[in-house]
Amino acid sequence: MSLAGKVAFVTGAAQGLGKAFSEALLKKGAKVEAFETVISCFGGLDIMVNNAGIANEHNYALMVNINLTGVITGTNMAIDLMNREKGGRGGVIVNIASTAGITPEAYFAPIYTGTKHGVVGFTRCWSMNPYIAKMGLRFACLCPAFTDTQILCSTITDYPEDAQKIIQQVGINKVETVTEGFMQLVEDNQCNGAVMVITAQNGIQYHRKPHGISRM
Ligand SMILES: NC(=O)C1=CN([C@@H]2O[C@H](COP(=O)(O)OP(=O)(O)OC[C@H]3O[C@@H](n4cnc5c(N)ncnc54)[C@H](O)[C@@H]3O)[C@@H](O)[C@H]2O)C=CC1
Ligand SMILES: CC/C=C\C[C@H](O)[C@H](O)/C=C/C=C/C=C\C=C\C(=O)C/C=C\CCC(=O)O
Repeated sequence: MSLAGKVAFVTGAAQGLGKAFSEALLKKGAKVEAFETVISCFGGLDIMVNNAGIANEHNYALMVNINLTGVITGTNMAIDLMNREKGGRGGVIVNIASTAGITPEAYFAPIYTGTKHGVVGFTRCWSMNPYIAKMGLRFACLCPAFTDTQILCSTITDYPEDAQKIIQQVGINKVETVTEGFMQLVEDNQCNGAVMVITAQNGIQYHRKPHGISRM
């Protein structure tokens, strides 16, 4: 996908990964906008990034609301705006999960892990829907491991021994590497259903789809 003139919306873009994703999209000529203005100012939406997330095992209702319900709500709103059959222009929806959405290594954070598994399953399920081709939509999921942003600092503060033990084994991603992977998902029109895993040890990789009936 050429990004020149495309309209993007990134949730949680004030800092961290969301900010880096927005800057990378802007650099390639996309317009990154607030939801209220995407239709009135730009006539539509091409790229939706459900990025906002928190790590707070103590307030699990809030975390489920932001990490999972927020992604579902953002996806539903984006589908309505982007659906070609309803006057939209089609496009891509990228949901930000985590390696915690694939494997349960962050054992001290079962609820966070549950929300991110939900994001991976939700995104994969949409990507398997045979009707999305007519809607002009594709779906992808980004699963970084520990990355150098505020959410990681607060995790280390909350779980100093447990988090440090795992981080010492697996390392910390750079925001730039995660942004590079994110841009691949946005720009590669062939990658519907991609679940990209990014780790400090192995860099950018794709997670295989679990076995099932193959439709796509
Ligand atoms: N940094 C890391 O180690 C990893 C982060 N992630 C995920 O990446 C996403 C971005 O996180 P980071 O940039 O790393 O952390 P961050 O803490 O720097 O940024 C989180 C962003 O989400 C926003 N946010 C939180 N609650 C919100 C709400 N109710 N409404 C709107 N925005 C809200 C914050 O304002 C902030 O801009 C999250 O979904 C996180 O779970 C995934 C894997 C690794
Ligand atoms: C944990 C909850 C709090 C905050 C957010 C986190 O920073 C982030 O979302 C959580 C990431 C959790 C990562 C857990 C494990 C990471 C594992 C690896 O990086 C493993 C890398 C390579 C494995 C080598 C191999 O077996 O092939």
